[in-house]
This record gives sequence, structure tokens and C-alpha cells, in this order.
Amino acid sequence: MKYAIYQMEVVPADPEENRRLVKEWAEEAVKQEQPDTLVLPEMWNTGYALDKLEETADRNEEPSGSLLSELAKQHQVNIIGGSIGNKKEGGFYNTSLVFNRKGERVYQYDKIHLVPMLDEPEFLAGGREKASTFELDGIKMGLIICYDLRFPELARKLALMDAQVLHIVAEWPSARTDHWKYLQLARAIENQFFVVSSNVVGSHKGTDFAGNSMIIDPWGKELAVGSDSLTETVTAVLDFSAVEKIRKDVPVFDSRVPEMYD
Ligand SMILES: NC(=O)CCC(=O)C(=O)O
Repeated sequence: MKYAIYQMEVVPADPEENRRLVKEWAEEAVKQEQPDTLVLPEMWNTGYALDKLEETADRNEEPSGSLLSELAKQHQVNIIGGSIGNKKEGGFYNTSLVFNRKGERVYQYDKIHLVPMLDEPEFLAGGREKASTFELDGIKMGLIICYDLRFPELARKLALMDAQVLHIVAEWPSARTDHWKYLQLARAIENQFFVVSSNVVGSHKGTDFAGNSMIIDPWGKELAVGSDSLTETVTAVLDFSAVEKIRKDVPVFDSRVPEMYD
């Protein structure tokens, strides 16, 4: 499965411009790279201008959901739709959407863990539906959002549900670039699945974002890494047979003793 990740510079509080950028990038990436799956970053419609969400957030995933569905259907490509600032019953959420090649929405997830360092708890409600797996082209997959990366229980749960790849959509600051990289490597190695992450570049109100979008194989090898400051497309091909091979060579999942951990 060939991936193309949009390492984007989000324009804070300008959802129209961000939707234009995403459409333009997706059309170009499909032409240049012929990918199977496109990946967008976290909060790509609004950025972290959280005090402006009333004016800028989607309402019940619209209009961003329809844009992604149309792009997926038109280009017959899967889309891991990053996440969007989204108003629905209960308040504002950081909501991820995933579409298959037919433009059908196959997954929706609201970020569970709200990040205090970016004031999310002040402006957003935390998701209270459990994360689960979804399928694209017959492959089971999982998705978490940025700060969720710090909670290994969530990634492990998705691995135990047979996810072969974990997507991490993010707006991760440069101040903690090392954490961003090492935690992703740890999640890939300990769960023996692929990790595909999309981060942003640029800055907002004094916070610089780290780029370094990554594609890591289940051995922990970096297949592709974005730069720390450029808008770019990060690509790699994932061969999912690597998951089974590595789980045979180092049979961590057979060695688990779960009754000893509770
Ligand atoms: N957008 C985020 O969730 C950022 C997370 C972060 O800054 C951190 O975990 O550190």
C-alpha cells in the first residue's frame, strides 16, 4: 500500500483556505505519486486558534467531511482525514474521519486525551467513544491523535484488535521533537506494527511545529521522515507481510502474560 502524507502548514482560523490547500494537494499528490492512501494532519481546518472555533469549526463534520468523501471517490483513493475542529452535541471536538476509495466514511474518532500544553481542556470536550479498528483495502488499521501517543495502552489495545498499522495525526510542537520521534519508534517496536504519522510545520502564537512526519516499519526502521520545517509530501510503500514475519521472529504477542498486568 503506497502512502502519501501531507506535511502541511495549516493557516490558523482560516478553514476555507485550508480546505483549498488540502484539495489542491490531494489532486497533485494523486497525479504525482499514484498513492493508495492519503494522510492529513491534526486540526487541519482550524489549526490551534481554539478561541475562534465558534466561527471556524465544522458543524457535525461538515463541510470538511463532504470534501474528503468527494476527493476519495473522485480519485478512488483511501483518505486518513487527519482531524478537524468540529462542533456537535456536547461542544467542540477534535474529530478524525477516514474514507475508503468509494468515498464511504469507515471510521470516526474524537480525540480522547486533551493536551493541557495547548489549552485543549479549556476549549474542547474529550471523546468518550472507545477507539477501535477499521479496514481499508482489507487491512485492519488504527488511528490516534497526537497527545494520545503518550498513552501506550491505547496503541496496545489497537494492536490486540489486530491493527497492522497505527496512524498518528498530529500538530506536535518542536519543543518536544525528541518525544515525538522516540515515542513513535517505541509504539512501532513494542506493538510490531507500522506507524504512519502526519505532523504540521509552521508556527502559531509562539509555538513552532516539528514536522518529522514518519513512516516506520514493525521492526522500528524509518522508511520515510519529513523535514522539520518544510511543507512536503512524505511517501513510502508498506508491505504488510512484514508484520507477520517480525511477530514470528520475535514472538512478543505469544509471550504476553496479561493476568500478571491487571
Ligand atoms: N496536539 C497535541 O496533542 C500536541 C501534543 C504535545 O504537544 C505533547 O504531547 O507533547
